[in-house]
Amino acid sequence: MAVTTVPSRSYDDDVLTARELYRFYRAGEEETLALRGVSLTVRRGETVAVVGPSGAGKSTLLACLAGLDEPSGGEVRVDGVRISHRPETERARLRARHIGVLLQTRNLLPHLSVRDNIRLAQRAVRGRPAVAAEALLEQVGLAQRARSLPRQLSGGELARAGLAVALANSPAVLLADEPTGELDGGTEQLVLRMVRERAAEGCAVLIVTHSPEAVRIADRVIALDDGRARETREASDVRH
Ligand SMILES: Nc1ncnc2c1ncn2[C@@H]1O[C@H](COP(=O)(O)OP(=O)(O)OP(=O)(O)O)[C@@H](O)[C@H]1O
Repeated sequence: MAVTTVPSRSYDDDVLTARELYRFYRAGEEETLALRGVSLTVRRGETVAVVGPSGAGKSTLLACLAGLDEPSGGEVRVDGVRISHRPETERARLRARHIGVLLQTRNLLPHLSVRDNIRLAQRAVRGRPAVAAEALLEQVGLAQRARSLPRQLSGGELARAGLAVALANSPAVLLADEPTGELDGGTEQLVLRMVRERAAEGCAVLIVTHSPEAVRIADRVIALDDGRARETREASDVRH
């Protein structure tokens, strides 16, 4: 008897998973439920854009996914390993090993050159051959600026240097908050092209963005509104 097998997606492909995330803030009398049960998955090689109006909970979500913040409820897993509900030092260790983070505030230490910022990020992960800092800087078009301090760089150069640091440890997951926010068209294209290249190499990418260009390159779009997530593809759903 012939047996037909239906190829099924392996759960190993689910590199980043969030299950029922809640984040409750209390500031004095003020209470905010910034995330209200957000579940999502980003698979190997996939680029997901998260969109939504101001205050929707996008940065809170990204911080919880990156282990920079702790959700009040729910769970985050990266490469099968739970990153939420752990001491901060353990979250930092897991983040350095598995996740590249590109934040609006940029991820560079001001007193270190661009090259030393990359090397510092690489020192946090042992036992993995590191890509040469010079090669990373070449990829983002900053080979000539290796010795520059962050304050000596333009906004576009800073964004590219931040990306080189985020990619320093060849992460399984790349999380970016408005990576193309204030960039000119050329730099935006370069950043998005690099993001696509990483996804093509198997990286799971999640971008919080208002940029139509970034939404266009995404495989899936998740609309966040008042702390709730919903999958969408409709341009009209993508409120800014
Ligand atoms: N540390 C905090 N303490 C108290 N409330 C907070 C804190 N951080 C965020 N919030 C609140 O949580 C909600 C979600 O904020 P968040 O920054 O995640 O939104 P956002 O979608 O990223 O907005 P924007 O697009 O304006 O950056 C907002 O109501 C915000 O005021």
